[in-house]
Amino acid sequence: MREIEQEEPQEIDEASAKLHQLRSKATELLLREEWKESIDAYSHFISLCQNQKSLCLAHSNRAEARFRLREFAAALKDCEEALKIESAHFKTLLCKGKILFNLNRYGVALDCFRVAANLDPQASSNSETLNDYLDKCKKLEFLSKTGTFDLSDWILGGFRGKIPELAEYFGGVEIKKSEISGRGLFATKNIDSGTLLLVTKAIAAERGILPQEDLDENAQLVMWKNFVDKVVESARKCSRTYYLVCMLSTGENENDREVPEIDLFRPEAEENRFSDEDLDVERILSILDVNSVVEGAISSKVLGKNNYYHGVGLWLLASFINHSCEPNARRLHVGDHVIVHASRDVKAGEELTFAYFDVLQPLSNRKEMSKSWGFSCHCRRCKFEEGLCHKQEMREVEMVLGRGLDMGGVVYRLEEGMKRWMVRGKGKGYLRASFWAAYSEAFGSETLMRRWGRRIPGIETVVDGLVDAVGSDERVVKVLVEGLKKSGKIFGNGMMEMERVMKFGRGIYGKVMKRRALKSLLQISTHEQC
Ligand SMILES: C[S@@+](CC[C@H](N)C(=O)[O-])C[C@H]1O[C@@H](n2cnc3c(N)ncnc32)[C@H](O)[C@@H]1O
Repeated sequence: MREIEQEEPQEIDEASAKLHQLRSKATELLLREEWKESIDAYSHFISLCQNQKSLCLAHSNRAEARFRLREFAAALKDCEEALKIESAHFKTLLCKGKILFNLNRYGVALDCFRVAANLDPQASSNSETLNDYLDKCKKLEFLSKTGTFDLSDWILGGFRGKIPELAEYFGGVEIKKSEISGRGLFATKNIDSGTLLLVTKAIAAERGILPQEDLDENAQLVMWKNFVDKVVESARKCSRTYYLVCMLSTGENENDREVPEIDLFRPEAEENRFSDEDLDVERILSILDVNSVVEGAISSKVLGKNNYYHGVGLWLLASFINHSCEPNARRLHVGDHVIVHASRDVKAGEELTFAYFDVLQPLSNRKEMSKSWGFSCHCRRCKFEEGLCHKQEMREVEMVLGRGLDMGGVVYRLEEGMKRWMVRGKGKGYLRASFWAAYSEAFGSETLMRRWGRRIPGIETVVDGLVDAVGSDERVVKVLVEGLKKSGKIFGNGMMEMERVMKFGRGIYGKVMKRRALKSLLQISTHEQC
């Protein structure tokens, strides 16, 4: 048997001096916040060190440096190593809690902070960081379970001050095969208009204020490039992120794609469910082409952002939401979060859909817009309108609309046409949405209303049917509010009307619980009785 080689005492001294030197250097680099260099030095130290206590501290410190570089997966591994050696290591527990908190895994983060606080109540009561994290974690964990936040105060404060705190939240939704295309998000229960469906945080987002003169291709390209870099960087650092990004559509062979379980997208999903794969940047680029969302889109304008504001981001679960020209959901962007709510009542099992582009447009315009998005729309409304668009009368209505003359006449012709074509129920809402420009102008003009008012349906009938078909829209509801104001119905005895307007308002703005805030968004003065 080979004898175990013994080190000479002098060698031991030299080795321990070298280790001591390495550790001091790593610590110094850590204190100087030179994270990358400190990680290298600790790695070197860890590869040589045999002393368990020193190893625990080295892993803990390397975790901290990795955390600062947002290399969360690697930082977590370091924490695990340190905790294997000393399960009650205060600093490591704090670091692990911070990492989990940043990964939006509030429940497990809270466990770490609680254990740390119990270990050394004296130290923790002096640790502002720990107490802050404990408080925030409790609040965010509650939010992620209940979705009980309210944007009202922020709105009433004129969008100044701190953005309301949000946590990832999944309402009654699941991913299933869609009849529209590939996979889609579906309601698992009946949902009222305005109900919160989803809150998710961006994998990456890039924003900028681009005044009109800067809105050239260059400025947009720079923004896009920065955004792509951020996504690639996140995917590189975290196999979970890359794995989930790869679940998204590239716009090709969508119907053959796997239908992932929704639980995979929950922040608390087990890490070992995500296999390591080599990064394919080309693939990420085609995924971003199809799934990245421009924040300046229709529904994001409402929250006090100025006209020069532009943003682009990638939100994983929200990327499963298909477009429909009869959408039933809307999104708002608050900070890095996207908030999705129902824009009309939704039945259990119904697919949840957004408008990727303005759907208050005739079929021909919508076809153009969907073409520019790279697909041809397969929604029910498009199929329905395809069946009517060959009718000569329908073409005439479109022609008059295009000339921009006599909008009351356009509405009248369309309404008469619908009677002859036997269009009923949602069909009426679809067509009224297609020719909304004419309705809006007619209802807004006293001259046109004098001429056509008796021959066309009232504004309330039109808006009710339209919202039922294509969801709430601020332009539509504002015309309704103006109409109700003119007719005096929003004052005095108009309780029913006000309730209806409030319901439509919730369909537009979602989690705005205070009536005063909703009214201010709808520009209804609070002096008007409700
Ligand atoms: C953000 S993804 C939506 C989720 C996608 N269906 C999936 O399986 O991952 C956008 C892509 O879905 C498809 N899509 C979305 N809405 C559609 C619609 N109304 N008609 C046809 N294809 C649609 C298009 O291929 C589009 O590029």
